[in-house]
This record gives sequence, structure tokens and C-alpha cells, in this order.
Amino acid sequence: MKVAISSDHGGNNLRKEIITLLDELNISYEDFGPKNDDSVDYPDYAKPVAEGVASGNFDRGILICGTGIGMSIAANKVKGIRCALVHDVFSAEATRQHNDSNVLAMGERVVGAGLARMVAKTWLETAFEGGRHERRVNKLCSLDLSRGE
Ligand SMILES: O=C(CO)[C@H](O)[C@H](O)[C@H](O)COP(=O)(O)O
Repeated sequence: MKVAISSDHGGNNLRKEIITLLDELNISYEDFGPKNDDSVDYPDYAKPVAEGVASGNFDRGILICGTGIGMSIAANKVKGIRCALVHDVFSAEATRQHNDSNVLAMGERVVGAGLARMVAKTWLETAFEGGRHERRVNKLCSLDLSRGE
């Protein structure tokens, strides 16, 4: 599995924690920054991760900002992205099993590093269940087409 990861300034510390987790799990990744703590705009950092996943260059994406909300809104505007904003382990498992989410968003100002690591590990290690959920995910994908770009 190859993961793309980025944050804004509000998620820099948690991004570093999650990168440590990816190293521990031997999961390959590309870090899209930012490279310092300057204030930046989250859509600029969501874009390369979401587009990298949508294009197939990466299997999954992880996005972190202060709340995770801005990053999740931005990512879900990219066709093919199912970004889940998650701060608990139950939802991390459920969104992989039921939604086949391909991007995880978290907020550094919302969740502690210990729980965020558990959320990310669960999300990375849980498989999509398929079955009835596949029909629903296909309907999600068809909503992309109805945007009429
Ligand atoms: O997009 C967000 C809110 O939904 C993120 O939490 C951002 O990190 C936040 O808006 C950044 O705020 P700041 O006051 O510029 O640090």
C-alpha cells in the first residue's frame, strides 16, 4: 500500500506522529508537507493528496488540519474521493468496511496523538466488506458523474 499524506499548519504535529506510525507499520508514503510551520491554506495541501489517490498513484490518503473539516471538504470535491472525517476507532473501522473510504481526515485540535494513531492504524488495516456496501459505494461514485463537469 502507498499512502499520500499532508496537513496544513494546524496539523503539522499530528502529521509527524502519523508518519512515525506509517514507518512503524512499514507502509510506504509520500509526504506532501508543509515543510515548515508557516500559516498555509488547507485546500492547497488537500489537492495533491486527493488527486494522487484519485489518479491511482496512491492507494490511500491521510489529511490533517486543525479540525479535519476543511481538509475533508476539500478532498471530497475531487472526483473519485471518499474522504472520511474520523476521530474514533469504531468509525474508522466502519468507514473502511462500509464506505471504502480512500482518504482519512483528522483534526489535530480535536484528537490526541494516541487516539489518532489508533484511528489511523485501524483505518489502514481494515478492508472493504463489499456485498450490499458495494452497491451503495457505486451509487456514491455515480454522484460524481451527476456533477456534470
Ligand atoms: O479548515 C479548518 C477548519 O475547518 C482547519 O481546522 C484549519 O486548520 C483552520 O481553519 C486553520 O485556522 P488558523 O486560525 O488559520 O490556524
